[in-house]
Amino acid sequence: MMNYFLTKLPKAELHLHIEGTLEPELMFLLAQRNHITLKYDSVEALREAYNFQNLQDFLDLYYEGAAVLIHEKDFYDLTMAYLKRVHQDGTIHVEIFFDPQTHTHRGVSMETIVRGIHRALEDGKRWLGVTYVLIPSFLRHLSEEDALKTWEELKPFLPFFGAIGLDSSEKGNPPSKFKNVFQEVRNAGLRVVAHAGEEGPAEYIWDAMNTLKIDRIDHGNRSLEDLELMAAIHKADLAMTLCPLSNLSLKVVADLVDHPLQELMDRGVRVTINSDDPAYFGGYLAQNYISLQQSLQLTKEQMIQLARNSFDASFITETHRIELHKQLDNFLEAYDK
Ligand code: HPA
Ligand SMILES: [Zn+2]
Repeated sequence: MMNYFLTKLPKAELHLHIEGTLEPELMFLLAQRNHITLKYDSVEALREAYNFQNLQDFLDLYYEGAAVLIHEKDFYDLTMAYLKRVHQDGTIHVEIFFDPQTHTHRGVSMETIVRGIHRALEDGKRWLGVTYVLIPSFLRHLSEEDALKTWEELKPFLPFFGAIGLDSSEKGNPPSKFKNVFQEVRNAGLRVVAHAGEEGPAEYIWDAMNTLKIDRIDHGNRSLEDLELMAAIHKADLAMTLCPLSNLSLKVVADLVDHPLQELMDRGVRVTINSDDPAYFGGYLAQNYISLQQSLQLTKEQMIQLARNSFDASFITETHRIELHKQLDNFLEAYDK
């Protein structure tokens, strides 16, 4: 009963890497279409490799898999498959990342990537009613110089983007490494988000707030280690995009019953539930709601609050936000009848 409710509950996804939605079946199909030989000889063998000890283990496979994406249609098909999938699960708004450098470094043009993803998002909005914000992210294991070059390549497409993010290998790559490029991003009027406190220390969250002036924290799990930081997050009213099944898969938490969402919520942080890289971590957005609700024994009211948080933490206009809340109100009214 609760699971059906959580599946149909209108919600927004705010932390999703589109390359992380590449299901093994589509990876094989694209490999064949583009005459690429994969290291694995079957979908099953590939899935069996999805057994990660940490973030880097995952990233190695994730970048390898993304190499099947070559043409505009590949990016379109990837994005459309994701939208169709989450549309079935009550997802009415998505804010999705893509990693330009993962593709431009293989010779794929920025135009190919952006046009493919953007066209699918526009079609998804028209056909499925799922609205969107698109967020290119810099890879933090690469240099700031490379991010600055990528920023130049992104410039012709700025009207397509609602924010710029920072992801990839966190440890040893603090946000301040990207101080100058994010200064330019903010000067251009774009919002800023950064992965921080997933594997990296609480100091990286301070750094993302003070140096990059982020508008939202991606992950943020380790903020609980620093009570002054917690107070600062609260004061700045910064939302967090938590990813329960990702945290479990990458051993950021040993068990979902240990997940920090409940404590963060109790401390008044605007937390949201997200799927991160669902093709690799074993569950799309609704499954993250379901698994976390079961593990933490969250109430129906708390789950509704988490869906509302996802609208309140999104980068949309007030009119749009009111519209999303109204869809939730209508659902609740019909559901209770
Ligand atoms: O969870 C993540 N962390 C950092 N980089 C990533 N790129 C895709 N997913 C992630
Ligand atoms: Zn992520």
